[in-house]
Amino acid sequence: MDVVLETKNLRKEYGSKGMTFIAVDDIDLKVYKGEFLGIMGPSGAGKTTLLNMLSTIDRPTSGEIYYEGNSILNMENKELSIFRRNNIGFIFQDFNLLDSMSIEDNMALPLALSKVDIREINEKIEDLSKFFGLKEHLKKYPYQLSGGQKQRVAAARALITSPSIVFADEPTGALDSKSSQELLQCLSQMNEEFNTTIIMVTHDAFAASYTKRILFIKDGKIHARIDKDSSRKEFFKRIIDFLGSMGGGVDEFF
Ligand SMILES: Nc1ncnc2c1ncn2[C@@H]1O[C@H](COP(=O)(O)OP(=O)(O)OP(=O)(O)O)[C@@H](O)[C@H]1O
Repeated sequence: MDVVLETKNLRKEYGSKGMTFIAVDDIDLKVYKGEFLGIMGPSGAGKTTLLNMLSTIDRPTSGEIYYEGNSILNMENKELSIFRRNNIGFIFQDFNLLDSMSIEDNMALPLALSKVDIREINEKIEDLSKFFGLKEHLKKYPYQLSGGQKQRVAAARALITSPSIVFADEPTGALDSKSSQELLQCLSQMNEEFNTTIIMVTHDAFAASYTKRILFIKDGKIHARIDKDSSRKEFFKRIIDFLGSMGGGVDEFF
């Protein structure tokens, strides 16, 4: 399998000399093309810090990050933002849609910024709005949509550049259970049909059961991993059992 993303001794420290706090502690990680990887762990474990470094939002204190074998940490800020725009998609807990723009303009934004031809943009909007069940909402504005619909717009926007990886930080955190389930099914389908690599941070064992592999982070380190090897229901049960078997119990993860 092709490795899309690799880290070596990835480390993030906060604070200054004498008073440093290690949020991510020398993590070595390989993510393969077409993976749907979940990241779980107690509050403060370093999940978001790790995700922000992997997605190039934040720079590590030390270590390396390679995308398809190329180090990204030597890139200048401008080069890095072009790289980010072309290769990475984001889905955030609070959707991050622009309220003053229609749904179709929100979806088109990453391509419009890259000055892509309008016909190509329209074709992509057509395909993605069909995939995410958003066709009848394209002319509306974010305030006219439910949370679940808004998050599907955010997912469509994340996919519009055909990125090599989509990062999702607690994408179901603000959704009710029905909308969560719909979004997770979309993410899962997007992973299966387009072979999109997805890395998702979640506290929720149900959401995590839609992934194919879970890394458990504790105190800035990879504490354990579980691979999905049977049905989603079975995987869900194993996740719950694992959380229960860890010191502190399941509650520590919520
Ligand atoms: N900018 C910062 N300055 C100082 N400390 C920080 C900063 N950002 C995060 N931290 C600390 O680093 C640790 C890891 O934070 P992080 O947000 O990555 O955890 P998390 O696992 O995502 O937690 P949660 O599940 O609560 O979102 C925490 O102890 C946090 O207080």
